[in-house]
Amino acid sequence: MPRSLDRQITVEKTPSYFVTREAPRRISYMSPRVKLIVVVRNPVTRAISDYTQTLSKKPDIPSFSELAFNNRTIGEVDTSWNAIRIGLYALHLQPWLNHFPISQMHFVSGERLITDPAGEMARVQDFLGLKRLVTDKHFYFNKTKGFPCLKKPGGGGAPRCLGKSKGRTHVQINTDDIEQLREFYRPHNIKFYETVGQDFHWE
Ligand SMILES: Nc1ncnc2c1ncn2[C@@H]1O[C@H](COP(=O)(O)OS(=O)(=O)O)[C@@H](OP(=O)(O)O)[C@H]1O
Repeated sequence: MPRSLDRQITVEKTPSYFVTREAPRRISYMSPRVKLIVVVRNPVTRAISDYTQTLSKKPDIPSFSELAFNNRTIGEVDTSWNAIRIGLYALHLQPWLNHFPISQMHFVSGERLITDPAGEMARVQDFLGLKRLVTDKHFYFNKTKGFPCLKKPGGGGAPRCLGKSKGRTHVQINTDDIEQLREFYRPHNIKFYETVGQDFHWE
């Protein structure tokens, strides 16, 4: 990590930290006071997005259903498949809580990041102890992309939008499979809401 000067903060992001076993211990060793931000979204949508991304690189993989279920008839979900396992947020959170108080962690809603980016960014800035400099003035909704884009400060220059690989059309999954996965994640989601003290409404 680069050093921060006084009045600066250094931010680093790696999606896999949250689900990497040794990450909490190693990060707390580096700095026990570090603030941690995790972006989470409905684990069912997350799994479908994950599968869609893999499929775009490896078109020959088995179907979503084949990978998601050990036994689809009885709704037995394959928790060893990463796309499913990553969405077990309560499980991944536990090792972090052995090293950091929950007050040092902040959870961003991936859904609200799209529908209310300024509100979500306000919470992030408050958590980091920053003045609310990024506000609704800095975002506009790009209908074609289906995402907000960031306007350059002062209004000059092209806005910054997410790249082409974001917002891929998700693979169509049958409604029974989605319902089975919703059922499967429900108790895990509830445990997660209770632990972080925030309801993400992923029902
Ligand atoms: N800033 C921001 N706001 C809202 N949503 C976002 C953002 N950045 C990434 N995404 C969505 O997260 C999904 C995975 O994106 P990535 O490809 O960046 O993830 S990863 O780097 O592979 O971990 C992928 O979701 P889907 O598009 O639904 O598949 C991205 O669109």
